[in-house]
Amino acid sequence: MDNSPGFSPTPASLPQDSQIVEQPLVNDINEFDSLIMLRCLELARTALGRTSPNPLVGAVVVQNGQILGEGFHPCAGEPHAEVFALRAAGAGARGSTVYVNLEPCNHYGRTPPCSEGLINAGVSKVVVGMVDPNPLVAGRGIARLRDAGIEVVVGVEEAACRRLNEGFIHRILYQRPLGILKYAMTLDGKIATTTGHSAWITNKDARTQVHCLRAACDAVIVGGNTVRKDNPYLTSHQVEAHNPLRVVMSRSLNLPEQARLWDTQEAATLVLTQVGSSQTFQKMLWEKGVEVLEFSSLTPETVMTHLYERGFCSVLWECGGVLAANAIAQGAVQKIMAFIAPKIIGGDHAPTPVGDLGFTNMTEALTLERLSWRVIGDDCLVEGYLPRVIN
Ligand SMILES: Nc1nc(O)c(N)c(N[C@@H]2O[C@H](COP(=O)(O)O)[C@@H](O)[C@H]2O)n1
Ligand SMILES: [Zn+2]
Repeated sequence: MDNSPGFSPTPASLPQDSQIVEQPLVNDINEFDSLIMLRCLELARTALGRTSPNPLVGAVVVQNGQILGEGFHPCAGEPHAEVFALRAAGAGARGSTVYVNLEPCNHYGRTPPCSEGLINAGVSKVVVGMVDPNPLVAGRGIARLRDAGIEVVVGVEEAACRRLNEGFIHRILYQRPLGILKYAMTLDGKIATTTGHSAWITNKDARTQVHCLRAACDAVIVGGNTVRKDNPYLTSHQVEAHNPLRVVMSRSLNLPEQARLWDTQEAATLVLTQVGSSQTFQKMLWEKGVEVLEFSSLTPETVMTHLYERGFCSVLWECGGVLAANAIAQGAVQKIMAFIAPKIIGGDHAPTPVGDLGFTNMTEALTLERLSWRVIGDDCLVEGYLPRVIN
């Protein structure tokens, strides 16, 4: 069962490049629009994890039910999806309908406005998934197209479009990356035994899902305790091309000299520490290719500010309970992804996913919103968003 809003159905019946869409595939024009918009999202996902601070965008040019051109935005600084799709369609773009999951831009950023490109190409209609929340765009792209006499339809598969770019939207609205707290726990709420042993709580398929999640995020954060206890890789294990920046928060730098995270061949590592921590250890890390930054105040909030300034849209917290509680309390977490295994391990002192939040009364509980769940083999993934009251 999959009722998760985070996963759009794979459109198995989607038209391939330059393939005529047979009429029986669609009941009406809206269903056709949905089908092509889902194709835009699929194209957009090609660049998963690589577009920040820009969004994931795909575009499709259609003429008489035939796909003439497709494109996606590969990374910031490169042309936008619409440009690639128009290029692929060539002269056939005149009189066509262009589908795009995000409103075409209308400003000179790193690239020129797509609204002008669409007008110059002579397209007749543009179907847009969602309005761009970027204040530089925010409806101006749609208005520019309409002023030029182009028909514009807005909001096709809007929920799926918003889900795909939830990190970009959060970044634009709150000037911070979206914080996602992910943990794996047993049915009795433990993330390790009393000795700290945790390999493995969930099954292989659930762990593969975590690797996919890492590939979609810009950074993954752990604390020093996780490095000492688990010696993690924190990579996407090649499920996708992208690896997140691996971030370690450690005030003391009481960390092992040998750790998988210090091997930066496959993925980069950033260690964030407090001013005054061991210069010798910092030097050793730099020599291994690990970037080290000193903060006068190392907190989840200052770290998220730094990662925003680096251009990040989404950050995955894969830390232990103490750091997770601090991150929640400081508004550095908006989304929870809890993998739950049907296992009981007990233990009065076995660690739990979220440490002390200072709550004494059930009325203080943080009740997740927009809740969804799905079963992965024997395990279950529960996803939801923290109430905005603390964010
Ligand atoms: N509609 C659309 N398609 C794309 O492919 C895009 N990358 C965007 N991005 C919007 O434009 C801003 C970035 O502009 P530059 O790449 O710097 O020129 C980005 O913030 C989005 O608002 N839109
Ligand atoms: Zn653009």
